[in-house]
Amino acid sequence: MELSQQQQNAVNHSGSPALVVAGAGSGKTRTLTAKILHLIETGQDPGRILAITFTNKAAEEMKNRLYKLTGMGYSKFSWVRTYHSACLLIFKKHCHLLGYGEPIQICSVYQQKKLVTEALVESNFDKKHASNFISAISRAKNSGNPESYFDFKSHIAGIRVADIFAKYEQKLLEANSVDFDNILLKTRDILRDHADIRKHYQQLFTHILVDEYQDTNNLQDELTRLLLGSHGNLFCVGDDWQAVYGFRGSNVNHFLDFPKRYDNARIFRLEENYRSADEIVQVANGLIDFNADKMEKKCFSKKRGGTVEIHDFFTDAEEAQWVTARAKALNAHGDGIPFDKMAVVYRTKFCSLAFEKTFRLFKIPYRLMGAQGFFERMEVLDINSYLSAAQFPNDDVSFDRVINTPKRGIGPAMVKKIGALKEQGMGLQECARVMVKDRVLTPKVHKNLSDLLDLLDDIRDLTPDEAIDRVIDATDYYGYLKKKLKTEGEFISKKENLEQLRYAAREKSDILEYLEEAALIREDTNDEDEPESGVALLTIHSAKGLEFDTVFVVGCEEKLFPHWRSVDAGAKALQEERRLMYVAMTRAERFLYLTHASYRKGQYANKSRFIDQIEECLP
Ligand SMILES: Nc1ncnc2c1ncn2[C@@H]1O[C@H](COP(=O)(O)OP(=O)(O)OP(=O)(O)O)[C@@H](O)[C@H]1O
Repeated sequence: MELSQQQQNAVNHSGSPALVVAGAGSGKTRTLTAKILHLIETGQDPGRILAITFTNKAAEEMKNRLYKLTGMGYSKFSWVRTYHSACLLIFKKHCHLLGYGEPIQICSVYQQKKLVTEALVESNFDKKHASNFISAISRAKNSGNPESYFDFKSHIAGIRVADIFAKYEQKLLEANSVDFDNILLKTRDILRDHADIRKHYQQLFTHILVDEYQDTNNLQDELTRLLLGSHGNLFCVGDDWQAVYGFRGSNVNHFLDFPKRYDNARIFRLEENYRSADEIVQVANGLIDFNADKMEKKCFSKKRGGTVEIHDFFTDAEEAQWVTARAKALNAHGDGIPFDKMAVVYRTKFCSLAFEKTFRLFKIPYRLMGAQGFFERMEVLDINSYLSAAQFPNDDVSFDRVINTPKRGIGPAMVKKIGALKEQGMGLQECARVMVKDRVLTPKVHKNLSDLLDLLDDIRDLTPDEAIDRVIDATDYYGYLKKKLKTEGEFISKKENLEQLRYAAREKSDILEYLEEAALIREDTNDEDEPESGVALLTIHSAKGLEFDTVFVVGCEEKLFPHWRSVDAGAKALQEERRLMYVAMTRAERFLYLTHASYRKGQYANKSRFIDQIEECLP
């Protein structure tokens, strides 16, 4: 693999912690892959290299690249994983120490919402606050120390967060379930409190590599420290100029303070941008210079001929029309830039609508990316709930979902009646089984409930794809969808999703493994749902890591970008917004257009301060 001198220097380094401060488009992935390859070539066992990627998809891609380069099978790279996936592996092995049994269930977003809602309702509070509590609890866990987090954020809407947290945790424990954040938190507890286990992993991992290091949160940082042996072989790669997840608890200071936090730390810089033309790189550098907190690097590109233009419009509709016309002109009836290599990026999702409309009107193909996560879709949740209820008798959330989906005459009142049988440690499903056994139900309900329970028993030991087929057939799920949905188009799209689900499920041989992956994929919400072809419409967060020939950064207005919440939150949040603009700009290889409108969503808007700053940097 061909490497630049800067990349090679980083790869060759050994003997102390290293931080690779890498600019946009500077080949982080190539450097990380080369590093693993170098370690293997110098005699290291690949199975003892812990390489942390930001998404599951990135881990798969990394393994694929390594397979092609070394000829070694995927299984040799068993510790190329995300933090969550690596921690789950560790946690499952030692979970009995914290009172969990086998198998552990991973609580889905849907289940999480249900449990928090229940916790609120049981305490006589309004369930409308559930989302706020979910975010606060997640932030608390990712801080590494929920209790002290609650000292600082003690109440939401007058309700004590710690009380709802405690109730929610109790519910998780009763279901032998961990939510996404607990995978990290509980693994941290095990490693922190059990010296023998900690030592085992410190000896197992000869090297720890972390990608996208600028986006780690406190808990992930602590885990890294706990897993790192005295050898100090830590190799972190990232770009603090692209740190854009502070809003959900990432802490760029781990990156900025690396030299202070690790003895003998070495810093390497990758400054050549292989993606964008230098005209784009220099303007982006100029913008980031307005940020006070950053590591210095001098990014450049040897490519020339880039375009950076700013355009203003009266309304968002005019803006969309202009973008449409320019995209069409650049495409030149297919002889110019392919639509696939163009992207419209925006700060918030609602901005896509005007573009969807005009693209449709002018028959420009487009793809809306990063929409709803695949595993959060209604039909996928329905089917997965059957599989989950079959595996986890105490998973009330899943059983509650399937008991009357599709409709089988068991409404909420009946479910309540079934639930009234509950005694300590008993799940809703077990109550239903008791009722069927005791024959205390009307004949129709008795039959329908017995059929459901039989179905759950039937699928328990099937492979995931067989189980999905069986559920769809036995419940006439497609018939149900047809009746429920308004249009044939909606039906077809949901049916296609289930076909895709079934196809993906074939890769797993048992349901537990399948459900585990479905839960972990939640990390990759940005990667899902990338349909066919056409101009990409996506948020800047979803665009991170991607590249396009032509990029339109639209909606560059005060309060929209920077977002009003960040404007209110102060300087740190504003710096993150500026980094977001930096990410948006550096997605472009050749053409970069920044646009703003004076009138959007029925309101007057002022040009973004970032546009003024970018104008200052233009030649
Ligand atoms: N040494 C090199 N020589 C030529 N091309 C390179 C080299 N290193 C990387 N590249 C190419 O540069 C492009 C950008 O690389 P990559 O996507 O890994 O960048 P990145 O650092 O992850 O960028 P970003 O953080 O902006 O998403 C890729 O097309 C890659 O193949």
